[in-house]
Amino acid sequence: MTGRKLSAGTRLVVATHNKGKLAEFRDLMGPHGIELVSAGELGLPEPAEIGTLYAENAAIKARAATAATGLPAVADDSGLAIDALDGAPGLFTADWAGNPRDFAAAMARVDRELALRGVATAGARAHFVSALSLTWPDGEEAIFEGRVFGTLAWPPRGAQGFGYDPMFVPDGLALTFGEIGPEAKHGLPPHGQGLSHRARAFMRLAETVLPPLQNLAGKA
Ligand SMILES: O=c1nc[nH]c2c1ncn2[C@H]1C[C@H](O)[C@@H](COP(=O)(O)OP(=O)(O)OP(=O)(O)O)O1
Ligand SMILES: [Mg+2]
Repeated sequence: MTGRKLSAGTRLVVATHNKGKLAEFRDLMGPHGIELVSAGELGLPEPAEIGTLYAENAAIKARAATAATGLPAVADDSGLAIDALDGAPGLFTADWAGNPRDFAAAMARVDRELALRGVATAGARAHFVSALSLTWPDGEEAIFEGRVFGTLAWPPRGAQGFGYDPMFVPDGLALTFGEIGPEAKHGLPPHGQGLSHRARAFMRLAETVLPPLQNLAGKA
């Protein structure tokens, strides 16, 4: 594993065109003093996500951003795996929302596909996966993964978050990711141990490559 760290003040490209993800990256990384600029803001093209693993697709996105900018980059590739659908939509989670993205339609497709199999959507087991790839201009790379298990809600509930958040209830809570808001969805220490797939992957990345949290006044 790399011993390399990102230092405070480093410019890091967030290789995503998803505004919801970008907002989460700003929440997660901001307190570590990293300066973030997104691939969307830089007008970088979206590479084809042709990998067969989340980790491969994350690396494809991060490498493309580093190659285009000469800066270190981080990318997330993520998805929702539903047990009764044999892990679908999985790597195709974004594709189910079509182009332009329509997540109400994507969630309705989940409900339809489960109905075809005679499975109730409410209570169906599912999990989110996030793979984060970090790439440096000299070709060094690192990968971090996180997941969160839970059940589906139907109909969707809550207007916070993005994507399939309104239909996912993490184990241990009664509310959807769309209802609990970003802070609770991250569930970071000191109030939690990391809740969302992305926050859990981020915590692994942070402990490996980020400078420690800058102490806030009044907190030790
Ligand atoms: O926390 C989440 N809460 C709700 N839905 C989520 C989450 N995390 C991933 N998802 C869903 C929506 C997303 O569209 C797809 C991932 O697809 P994925 O290709 O990784 O992202 P994307 O195409 O939206 O943006 P980009 O590739 O530019 O980073 O899974
Ligand atoms: Mg994508």
